[in-house]
Amino acid sequence: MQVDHQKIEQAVRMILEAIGEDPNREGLIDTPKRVARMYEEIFAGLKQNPEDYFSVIFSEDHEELVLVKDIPFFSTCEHHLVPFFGKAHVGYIPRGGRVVGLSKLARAVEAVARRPQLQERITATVADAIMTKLDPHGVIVVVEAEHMCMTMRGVKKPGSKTITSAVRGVFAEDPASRAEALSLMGLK
Ligand SMILES: Nc1nc2c(ncn2[C@@H]2O[C@H](COP(=O)(O)OP(=O)(O)OP(=O)(O)O)[C@@H](O)[C@H]2O)c(=O)[nH]1
Ligand SMILES: [Zn+2]
Repeated sequence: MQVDHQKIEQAVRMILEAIGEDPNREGLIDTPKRVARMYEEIFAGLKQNPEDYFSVIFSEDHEELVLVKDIPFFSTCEHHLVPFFGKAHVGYIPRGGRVVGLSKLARAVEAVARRPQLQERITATVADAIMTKLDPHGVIVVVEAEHMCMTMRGVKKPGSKTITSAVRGVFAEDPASRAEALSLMGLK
C-alpha cells in the first residue's frame, strides 16, 4: 500500500490544532505536506522484505566469519513515534558457498529499521532473514542504539545505550564462536 499523504496531512493539521498552534500560520502551512513526505521516506521499509536482498548469492568457498560492523541506522520507536538510532553489527558463517554481497547486509538492516519498530524486533528480523535465505552455519546480529523517547522525554537518560543481540546456529551453540564475533564487534 502507498502512503496516504492526504490522511497524514489531515492528521498533522489536527495535532497542530490540538497543541494550540495555528496550522495556517506561515511557518506551519507546508508542515503537513512535509511530514507526509518524511513518513513516506522513514517508513519505506514497510514495503520492503529484508529476505529479498539475499536472493543473489555468490558461490564462494568461505566457511568462516563474515562480519559487517558499525552499520548506522535510524528507526522510529513504535510506542512514541520518535527516533532511535545507532549501529548494527551483522555477522554470519556461510555454508555451502552461499555468500551475499556485503552491502546487502546493510540494506536488510535499513529495510527493517524504516518501520515503526522495537529494537529487539530489528535485531531478530535481520538474523532470521539471513537464516531463512542462506541457511548459514550461524548468524549473530548486535544492535546498539540510543532512544530519543528515553533521552528527550520520560525518564530523560541521555547517553544511555540499549544493546540487543540475536544469535542463531553455531553462535548460539558455541561460546567460543560467539566470543570471537563479539570481540571483533568491539563488545568484549
Ligand atoms: N523493549 C523495548 N522497549 C522500548 C523500545 N523503545 C521504547 N521502548 C519502551 O517502551 C515503553 C513504553 O512504556 P509505557 O509505560 O507504555 O509508555 P510511557 O508511559 O510513555 O513510558 P515512559 O517512557 O517510561 O514514560 C517505555 O518503557 C520505553 O522505554 C524498544 O525498542 N524496545
Ligand atoms: Zn519510545
